[in-house]
Amino acid sequence: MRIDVFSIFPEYLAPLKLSLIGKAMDAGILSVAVHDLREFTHDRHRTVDDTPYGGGAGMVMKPEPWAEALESVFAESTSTDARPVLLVPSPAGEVFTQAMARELATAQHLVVACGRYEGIDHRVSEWSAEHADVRFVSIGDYVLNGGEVAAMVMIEAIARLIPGTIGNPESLTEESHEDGLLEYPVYTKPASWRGHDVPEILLSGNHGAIARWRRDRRLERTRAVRPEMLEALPAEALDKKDRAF
Ligand SMILES: N#Cc1c(-c2ccc3ccn(Cc4cccnc4)c3c2)n[nH]c1N
Repeated sequence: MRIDVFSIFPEYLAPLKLSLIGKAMDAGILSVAVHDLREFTHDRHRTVDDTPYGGGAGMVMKPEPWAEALESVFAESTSTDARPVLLVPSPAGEVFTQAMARELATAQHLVVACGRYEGIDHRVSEWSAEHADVRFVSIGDYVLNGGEVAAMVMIEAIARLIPGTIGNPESLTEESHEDGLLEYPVYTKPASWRGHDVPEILLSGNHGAIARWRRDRRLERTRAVRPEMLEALPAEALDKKDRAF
């Protein structure tokens, strides 16, 4: 997978080179390029914003720098490849979910447009739709100052699902949101710590009982913290014992 990110603060995306994403890049599983939008301006002040038509507070990002920036990478998605996916972080976007991360992890080329100010001139997304599949995406119901943090969140959630990125693919199963339930609590050595003991069952070696205990904890946690997730599960996903929670 190739990911191109555009921002007026490219240094914001520097942490992507760390940890698993960095390893995936080194292994050639993933390429992530971060571009400075101001490289696509031509005036002395490298202007990327202007006042909003219709009035109102704040500034809006000009369309031309974005169009020149995006077409510089759209063109590299050769005609034989699938169309690139343009992700536009926005408070008005569809909420980003694990299901969306799984879907986007199958894309060949992701382009992320990190806006600032009051957003990007809407015509940029209209123009982009001729060249890419455009998705406005929000990472949650709160307001940020720009799209960079959202880009980091989405890239990490997507990249970790690309085969070969996570060392042990098994660690992707039974994660929160992966199968509709929250994950079970985890423990490690020492077995007794500051008066708090690891649940006996986890020391028993009885893998069937441990699996049941973990399932029960996932149901209990989901019921307590995110009951709506349980309601959304298909009937066949819960057996009779599960319904006791
Ligand atoms: N994803 C996501 C987001 C954003 C977000 C994303 C991109 C931009 C570009 C500018 N702003 C500031 C801004 C503030 C208010 C109105 N319009 C724009 C952004 C906020 N806020 N909250 C999220 N979950």
